[in-house]
Amino acid sequence: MKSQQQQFAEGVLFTDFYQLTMAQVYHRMGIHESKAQFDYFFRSYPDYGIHQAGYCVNAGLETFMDWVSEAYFKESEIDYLRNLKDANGRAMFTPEFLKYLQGQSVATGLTLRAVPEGRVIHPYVPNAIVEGPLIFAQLIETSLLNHLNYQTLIATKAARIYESGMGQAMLEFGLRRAQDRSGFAGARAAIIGGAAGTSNVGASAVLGYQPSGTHAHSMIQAIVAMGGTELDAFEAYAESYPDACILLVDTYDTLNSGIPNAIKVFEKLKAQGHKPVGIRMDSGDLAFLTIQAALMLNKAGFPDTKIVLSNQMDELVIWQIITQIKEESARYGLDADNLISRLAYGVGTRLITSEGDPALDGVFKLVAMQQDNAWVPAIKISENPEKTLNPGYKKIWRLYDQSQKAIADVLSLEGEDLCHLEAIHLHHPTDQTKQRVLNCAQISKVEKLHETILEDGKLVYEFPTLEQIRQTRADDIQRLHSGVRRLMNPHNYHVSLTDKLWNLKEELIFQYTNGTKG
Ligand SMILES: Nc1ncnc2c1ncn2[C@@H]1O[C@H](COP(=O)(O)OP(=O)(O)OP(=O)(O)O)[C@@H](O)[C@H]1O
Ligand SMILES: O=P(O)(O)OC[C@H]1O[C@H](OP(=O)(O)OP(=O)(O)O)[C@H](O)[C@@H]1O
Ligand SMILES: O=C(O)c1cccnc1
Repeated sequence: MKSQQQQFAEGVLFTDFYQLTMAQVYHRMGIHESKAQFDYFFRSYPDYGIHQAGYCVNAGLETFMDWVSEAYFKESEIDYLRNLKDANGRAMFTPEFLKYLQGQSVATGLTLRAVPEGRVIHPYVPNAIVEGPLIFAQLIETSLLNHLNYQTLIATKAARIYESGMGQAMLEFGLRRAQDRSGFAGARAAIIGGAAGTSNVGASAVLGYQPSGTHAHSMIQAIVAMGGTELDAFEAYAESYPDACILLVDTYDTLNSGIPNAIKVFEKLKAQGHKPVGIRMDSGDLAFLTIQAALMLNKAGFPDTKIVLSNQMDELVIWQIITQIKEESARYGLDADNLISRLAYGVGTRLITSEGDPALDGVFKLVAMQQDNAWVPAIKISENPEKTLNPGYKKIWRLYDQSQKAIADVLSLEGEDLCHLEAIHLHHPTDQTKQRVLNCAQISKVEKLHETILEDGKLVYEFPTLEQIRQTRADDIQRLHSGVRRLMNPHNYHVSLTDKLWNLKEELIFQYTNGTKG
């Protein structure tokens, strides 16, 4: 059972106050059940300074839907709202409005179409489209943005870090440095993005993963302080976990004490018929130390043990370490590829906090209202053309070239079917001078990106398992051109509007800027 505080913090009140005050205005005007349509999209890839992402990995949908399924206005929440007063002591919310809300789910009447988790996504492409009663579409905004922005941000960072490790295991170690309770969502998103597991035990339990980990310096320090030695500490750990033994070798002196002691313990384990898993190094020049560790482990007859690296890792540090290993291995008679395949990475702070860019700029914008059973496109115009909305009821497509790589995401009007066109005329979303025509011969596949998740308030989607989501992510990244996929200065992936959508947008901009509307 949730405590009252937990219920308030995580239930239907997990929102911004203005959603509720606007909801009351809609109710008062009698337009609260008018049908509205909102797009969720982000405007720019996370920018980590000199290395901006070239794609994002979508995540957070199932967690958001978990919230939706429990978010309804219970007695206690209605009581809380009833007691809110303005500066003059006047109730903020009327009894009529609260009576309307009482017992209602935020999903009432809503239809949600969204890009599945794990899929690669790009700026300006509506990742989710919410359609239904204005009041409820508005009320879910904050929670949707909170869940999808954060998890997409972390899944994206995780994908980059995993990619930089060239397929070797990357473990999420960030709970201690996560922003308070974001640790669970961060661990989930990291796994979607490529982490093989997490040290976060609660998240592992919920997600059905084996928790991952080694041990801390404190275990050795404690045993040494009580009169033992580093070797005693290693032996005690190995006796407890003979088949899951990874020893942290950098507490005192990695090369002269940690690794020699680990080897002694590994020899004992081997003699007992066990297979030691490896060592972890958490300080120093990790490329140099990896080579030295491999030389020592190989010589002692442990050429397969893993070498786990940690300490403020991110995609650039991993890339740099691998580059150095590639350059230096031959000099020591080591095969660089073999050595790289022995590595694993424990990544904490810079993954769970998305170091370099702390938030995805995802937004939730009204794009259409229904009048007399027809959708009327809505637009918001900005002096900055990139902030002018793509109006109306839309469909979202991805085009693939003859090498099966994704070449463009396309926003069309709802009635358009891109599968059966001879040629597709594409417009840059804001720059009139940038247009191109793709003909059938250039396109191997046209794919719709949205699945229907909610229909008239009912869940109609079967959520994939995390393993399936991870496979989706791997397949989608594989289908990116390497220029889009690279860590630094990636190619700009094309997001385009069809002719019809472009014309509608132009027409609306004309009407609103010439005063015939608005
Ligand atoms: N060969 C390498 N190339 C690039 N970066 C590296 C290499 N080896 C380690 N690093 C990274 O450099 C940073 C080193 O930071 P720092 O000097 O604080 O670590 P340290 O030497 O281990 O210190 P401490 O003992 O305080 O942990 C870390 O982010 C680490 O991951
Ligand atoms: O560097 P991060 O990417 O955040 O990875 C997690 C870090 O957390 C631990 O250090 P900490 O000093 O917290 O504990 P320890 O005493 O176990 O080293 C661990 O040893 C890593 O260095
Ligand atoms: O298990 C580990 O090695 C671990 C877990 C959390 C943080 N740092 C390391």
